[in-house]
Amino acid sequence: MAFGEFDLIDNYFTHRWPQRDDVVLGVGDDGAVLALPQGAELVVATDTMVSGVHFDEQTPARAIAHKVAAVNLSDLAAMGAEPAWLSLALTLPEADQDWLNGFSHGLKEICDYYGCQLIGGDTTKGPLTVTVTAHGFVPAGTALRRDGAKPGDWLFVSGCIGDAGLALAVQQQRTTISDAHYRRVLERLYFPSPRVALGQNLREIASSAIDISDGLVADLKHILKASNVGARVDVDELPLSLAMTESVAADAAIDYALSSGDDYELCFTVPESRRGVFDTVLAHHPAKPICIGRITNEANTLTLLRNDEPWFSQREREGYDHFS
Ligand SMILES: Nc1ncnc2c1ncn2[C@@H]1O[C@H](COP(=O)(O)OP(=O)(O)O)[C@@H](O)[C@H]1O
Ligand SMILES: Cc1ncc(C[n+]2csc(CCOP(=O)(O)OP(=O)(O)O)c2C)c(N)n1
Ligand SMILES: [Mg+2]
Repeated sequence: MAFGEFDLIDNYFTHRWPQRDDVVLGVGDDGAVLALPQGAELVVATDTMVSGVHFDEQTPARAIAHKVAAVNLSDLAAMGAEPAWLSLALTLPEADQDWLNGFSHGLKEICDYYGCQLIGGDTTKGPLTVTVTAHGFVPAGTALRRDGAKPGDWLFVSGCIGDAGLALAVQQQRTTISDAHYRRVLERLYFPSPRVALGQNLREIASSAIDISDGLVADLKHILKASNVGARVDVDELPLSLAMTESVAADAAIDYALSSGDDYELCFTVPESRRGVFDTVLAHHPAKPICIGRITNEANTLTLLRNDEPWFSQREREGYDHFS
């Protein structure tokens, strides 16, 4: 029996999502109709994943779904927003029902976890490409931004970085590590955890925030440029997993942490005046952000230090850039 575009939407993307009261009209009409809470501002983020660029052919459909939702929820987290709705643009080479089962299950799992509803999208035939737009709320005026860092602010990352890059290096046969460590880092490449709760807790505490998708150096530089400040980072303080430290030499581990990307931890700044509140909030929080340095007044200047001496990365590339 022929299985067409509208069967596909009905079977996989219409009924199985959490139903939110603020969705007046969801999947099925020309547009979704949504009710914003009073006093809230809407935060919207879009990210695309392309086969061969963001994931390879071995990547399970469930992981692709998880990751495309997670990277968008990570952008909402970096804005301090509470996630509410997702839309999905799906371009598929064929309507493979096994793939669609895996994909829609992966999407449902993450939507259930974060209480998000799929509210619409688009389905087309072509090279495998998945795009999600995430919508969330913040109380008006409280969104975290890239442009608020000030000299003297403390610089934090929310958790271990570099693991996803190490997994990719193993997958691409650039290095080898033990099976047990590979399983752990592959989980971080395939199923990143967006720091959604932490992001909301940082509203009215952090002076700036960004999520780390392209690599710490590349993404921190966006904060420095937007805020017209510099930063000093002590590379010995970078949080590294056991899988990382037991698998590669110390300098290589630092390079993964600085520039490999795909981590989806938050990088943020906290003014001295908010440090006490921050420590109190963190005492009750499962995430344990690590202080890696401080913001300076040297505009657009990132200084990497090891034992108080300048430290230069062995890698030429600073972070992921699609066109260089
Ligand atoms: N094609 C585009 N049209 C309009 N805005 C874009 C486009 N591509 C990226 N942007 C915007 O440029 C900014 C930086 O994008 P990006 O580096 O992808 O951010 P992120 O790492 O948070 O996904 C964002 O505000 C994004 O919305
Ligand atoms: C097959 C494969 N090649 C390379 C990578 C590494 N990679 C691809 S895109 C990317 C950076 C994040 O993607 P981007 O589209 O720049 O996300 P954004 O910054 O917009 O959130 C990284 C580290 C990967 N995950 N899989
Ligand atoms: Mg983007």
